[in-house]
Amino acid sequence: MIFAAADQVLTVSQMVAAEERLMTAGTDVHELMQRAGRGAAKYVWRTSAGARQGYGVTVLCGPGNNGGDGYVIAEAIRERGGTVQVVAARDPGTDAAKRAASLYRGPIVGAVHARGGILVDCLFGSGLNRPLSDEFEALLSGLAARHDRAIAIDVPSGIDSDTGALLAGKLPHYALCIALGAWKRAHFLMPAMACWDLARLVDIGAARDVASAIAVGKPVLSAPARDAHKYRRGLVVVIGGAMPGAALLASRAAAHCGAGYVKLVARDVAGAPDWLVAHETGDGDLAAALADDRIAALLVGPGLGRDDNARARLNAGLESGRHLVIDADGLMLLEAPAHTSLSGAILTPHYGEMLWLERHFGLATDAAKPARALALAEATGAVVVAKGPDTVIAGPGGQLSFASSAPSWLSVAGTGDVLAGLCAARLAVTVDAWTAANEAVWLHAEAARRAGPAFHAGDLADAIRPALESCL
Ligand SMILES: NC(=O)C1=CN([C@@H]2O[C@H](COP(=O)(O)OP(=O)(O)OC[C@H]3O[C@@H](n4cnc5c(N)ncnc54)[C@H](O)[C@@H]3O)[C@@H](O)[C@H]2O)[C@@H](O)CC1
Ligand SMILES: Nc1ncnc2c1ncn2[C@@H]1O[C@H](COP(=O)(O)OP(=O)(O)O)[C@@H](O)[C@H]1O
Ligand SMILES: [K+]
Repeated sequence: MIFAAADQVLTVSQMVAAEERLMTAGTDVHELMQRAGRGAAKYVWRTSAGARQGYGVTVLCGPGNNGGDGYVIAEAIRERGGTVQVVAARDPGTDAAKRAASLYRGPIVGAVHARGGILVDCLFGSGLNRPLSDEFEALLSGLAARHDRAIAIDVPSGIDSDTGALLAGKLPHYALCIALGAWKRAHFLMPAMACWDLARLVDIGAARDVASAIAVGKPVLSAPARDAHKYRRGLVVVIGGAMPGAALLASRAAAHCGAGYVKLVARDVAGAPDWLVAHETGDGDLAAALADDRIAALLVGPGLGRDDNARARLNAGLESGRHLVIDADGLMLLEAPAHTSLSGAILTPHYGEMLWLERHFGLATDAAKPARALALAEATGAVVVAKGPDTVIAGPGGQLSFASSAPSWLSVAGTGDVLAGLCAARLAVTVDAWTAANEAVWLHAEAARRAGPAFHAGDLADAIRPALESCL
């Protein structure tokens, strides 16, 4: 997959390496800080209409290079004629921060006197490596309370940039978080990503790191080929089970997402809509139904149940040798060592299913979400879509991608079934689990954006079509 530097999601050590490469190529740290700070200042300036009427910007500067960025931002706002002041939590400690501070020609005030429109938080950035002291936490929250809005530079001060974990008891809420140089993992992970409303990226010229994770990007899709027919476009078979509604919903999503043919094989197909080809199958004749060579992808799990019949239907799917999407109840029936070679499959666990799978595959549950998703992908051989407000996609070869924040209206029953149907349709079309999972996650979030507030899962399935249209 080809991706641009702006799509990369870096760990702190990858960011440091990227900065070192820029410096080796001749850009010194002072220049990088100027690019970062001045880029961020543009966003601060736009956000701070009040600063131009004397209701100013306060920049809280810490001792490291994040604090250095703060002096650059403050000076850029001052040069534009804005009202700005700096609160120095500590004296600048790095050479670059000292130089940036020496170039700032505006006022430095004590924290108790600082109040105004915008607080720019440059206390700590990606260098924060231990919990914030009570003193710093009180300083930050006191200042935030005396300003209308807060903006975080790079990351809020009190966030672990690699894991998104909080390193403070309580953090202010930020209107904006401005990532510098590249996205960090915390920009896509809970609880960090709940700390701000909007996130923006400032480019400082960091090149693409091929080993890095990526942000899930908008897919580029095309209409079916001139000579397309329904089988060539992809036949998706959805294996139904005890609860027909979930499998129907997944089928509807698959039908709206580019598959040429969606077939539901279930024990009770009465009530299937007329656009759906439904076949009544007991456990005995399921294997025969799955022997059709034209099947491009199979979905098993939504509404499957967890009894012996469900297990038999899952096993028929597994034994068919087809490209598989396993969701919901299907995941709850997986176990090691029987299911450790699911190469080419997509697993779509939510938080509870993830925990269950980890227990059954003997995996640790105390790491950050990306590491957990990677471990499950490695243990099963499948692509893992670890769902939630911070969806992470991991591949068995170590591939990792992070979904941008999706509408929280998705937290309603049945949206997981819709995602499973999307995965199956994209798998049938692309025949590549990694590509399919990424496309499906993007389309799911876009459908949610288009569905507006308070949708139900059926509305979401219907919003897939306009979401897909936007990618043509
Ligand atoms: N290195 C570069 O080339 C660039 C770095 N940039 C900025 O630099 C930031 C990273 O700078 P630094 O690595 O200096 O890190 P920070 O500015 O985040 O601060 C780290 C400093 O604080 C100390 N520290 C860590 N946790 C602490 C705690 N809980 N209490 C008290 N002190 C603590 C560390 O020992 C270190 O001295 C980025 O977030 C970004 O804002 C940008 O200017 C772009 C260029
Ligand atoms: N707060 C949230 N913000 C964004 N997306 C969410 C949120 N809560 C859930 N989702 C998404 O909604 C879907 C819910 O799936 P799942 O939990 O399997 O639901 P169900 O089993 O009811 O279909 C997942 O794709 C998940 O990522
Ligand atoms: K910060």
